[in-house]
Amino acid sequence: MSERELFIAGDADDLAREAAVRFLDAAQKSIAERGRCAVALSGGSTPKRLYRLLAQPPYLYAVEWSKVFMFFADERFVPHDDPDSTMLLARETLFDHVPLPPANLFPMPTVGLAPEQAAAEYAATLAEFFAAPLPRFDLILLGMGPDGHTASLFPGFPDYPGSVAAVHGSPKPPPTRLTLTLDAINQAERILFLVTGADKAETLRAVFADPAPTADSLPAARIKAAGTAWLVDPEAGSALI
Ligand SMILES: O=C(O)[C@H](O)[C@@H](O)[C@H](O)[C@H](O)COP(=O)(O)O
Repeated sequence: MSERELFIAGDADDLAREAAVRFLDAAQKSIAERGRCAVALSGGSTPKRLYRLLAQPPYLYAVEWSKVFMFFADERFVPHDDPDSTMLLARETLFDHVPLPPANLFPMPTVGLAPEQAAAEYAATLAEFFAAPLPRFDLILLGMGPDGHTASLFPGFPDYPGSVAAVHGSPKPPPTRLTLTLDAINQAERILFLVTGADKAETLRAVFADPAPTADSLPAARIKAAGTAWLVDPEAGSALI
């Protein structure tokens, strides 16, 4: 397990600024190397500040949005106009405010098909885009719940095969979700965890105290892509200082 990189921000705004700088760096490097930057976004409350910041100068003008391709690390299995939808959250805070070509946006399908079919369809979309069975995202943005979940990979749930899974009975509502699998996430070039809130301090301590994660480890502890950085606010990082 490579050392986990930890950045303890001054506050939530400082965290969002650091994440935006790293987003820009990842985009510029992957566009220079591969001509494109494939990003997978997470939902929840923490990343909203980052998404809003990316839609403002200087990031708005510094990112080559025509070469950015937006995917999702997970999605709630609700219509894209449902208040719980991560696609709605990302559209309102980011996509509607940046010149991202519509063809560069790959929402997870959530209506008109069963969750398992939707997972298979998104897996096929990823396989076509990456020309490989598992996606190699240039950047994945992840959060972490107080229980140590990340994306929609929850403690006590099975390890899923393939690249995308349907999750039923999520302890975090809504109950049905789609998620990238652990194997898919761990292929990423870079992963940025954005974690805020005192209710995650003990879990974060447990993650950083787990140098050799096993199948019994917390899902967030099992994210081991080489370029993984944890950006946390002082409250979430209070047990690590
Ligand atoms: O769909 C979701 O809810 C997210 O993908 C989820 O994994 C989130 O990242 C964590 O629950 C942290 O959420 P907060 O950042 O809101 O604490």
